[in-house]
Amino acid sequence: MVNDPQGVTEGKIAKKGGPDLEPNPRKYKRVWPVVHPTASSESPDGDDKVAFLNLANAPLLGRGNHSVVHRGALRLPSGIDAYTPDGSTAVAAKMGFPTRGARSLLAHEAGVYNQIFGEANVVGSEDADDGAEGSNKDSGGGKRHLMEHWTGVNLLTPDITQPVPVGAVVPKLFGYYVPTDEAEEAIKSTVTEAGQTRKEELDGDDYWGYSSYDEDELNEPAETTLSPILLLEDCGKPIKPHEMHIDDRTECLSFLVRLYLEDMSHSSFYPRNIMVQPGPLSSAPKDRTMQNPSFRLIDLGRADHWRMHTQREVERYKKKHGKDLPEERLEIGPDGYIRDDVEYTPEQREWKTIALNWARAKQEEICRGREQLLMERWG
Ligand SMILES: Nc1ncnc2c1ncn2[C@@H]1O[C@H](COP(=O)(O)OP(=O)(O)OP(=O)(O)O)[C@@H](O)[C@H]1O
Repeated sequence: MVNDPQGVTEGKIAKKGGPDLEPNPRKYKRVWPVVHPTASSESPDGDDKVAFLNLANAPLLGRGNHSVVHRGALRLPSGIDAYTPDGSTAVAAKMGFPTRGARSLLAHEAGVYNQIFGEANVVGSEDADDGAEGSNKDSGGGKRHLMEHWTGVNLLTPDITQPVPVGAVVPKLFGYYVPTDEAEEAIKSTVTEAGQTRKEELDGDDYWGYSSYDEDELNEPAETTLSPILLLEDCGKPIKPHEMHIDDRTECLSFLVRLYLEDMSHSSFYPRNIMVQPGPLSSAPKDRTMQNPSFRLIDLGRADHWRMHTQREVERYKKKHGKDLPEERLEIGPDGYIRDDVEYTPEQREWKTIALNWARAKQEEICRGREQLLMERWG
């Protein structure tokens, strides 16, 4: 349930309001993450499933080219209290402008966060990490380290030559919610997609098979007034690279490399999309300082994945040659590294080019990232 007296969920910046705003309840339903029925013994639709998001007088955290982000107060269903005076926790609520493109970008972004998060019920389950043959290693948190804080350092050579902290890269996902009128449709299609994804995944194929955004829709009016809501961890303010120590800038660059290791690219790596707040987050808020900053990379609306890249390339090939590109992948990975002293078929060469283009795009993004972070080129 969302309290939205100022119409923020329409994708607008809230007008100034007083302390006595009339409550305006709006009902939303969670689409992602999908919680498997066996994850909880509670009734599927009971009150124990209702969370409250208060957006009355919600401070504006920022505004992009496609969305507004407000800080809201989230109170979870009974039994799950935050250790705050009123039991609520501060979250970043991202809503798309009223254009189809903005809403598609938001949905795409939510899908990416969801893929990183994996399946909700696998957390802590006994067989989550057993590594058994056929176990669903991607869906139960294979990429979730990107949202988790780990202690220690990471060596990410050759792109980064010194060790970097191995904290979270992106904000935690608290959920992607749609207004209830559309909820049934959205949930139906998501369940189908999730079902397909799971099947394809088990077949070893197309894990990233959800639909992407469409550039042509960017300025068309949205189909619905209310925007879906993407609820994320509140990550602070954008960084200012010229005020930062080189170690901190290196840590921010490491986010790109961490994504690449999961076959993802960000495609929008700018200081305005890298947030900082006082840390460490393991301490109580009053004990956090900027001596221990906590960084996060936000805005995954244009994030890409190797599988999505190959799908697009296969479609492009079909358009150009009027036939399918056979699956002759030569055991190449996204780094495009295959032997050059072997005679390859034209189709195999095509696959090599696809992989090399992906690898080149990643390297170019790292170069641009260094420029954005005012770091010298080396290596
Ligand atoms: N999780 C968050 N925590 C704190 N602030 C955030 C968060 N997410 C977004 N913001 C703020 O909102 C601004 C806009 O968010 P974001 O960049 O995700 O929007 P966008 O419309 O997708 O961007 P773009 O213009 O790149 O398309 C950010 O620059 C940042 O200031």
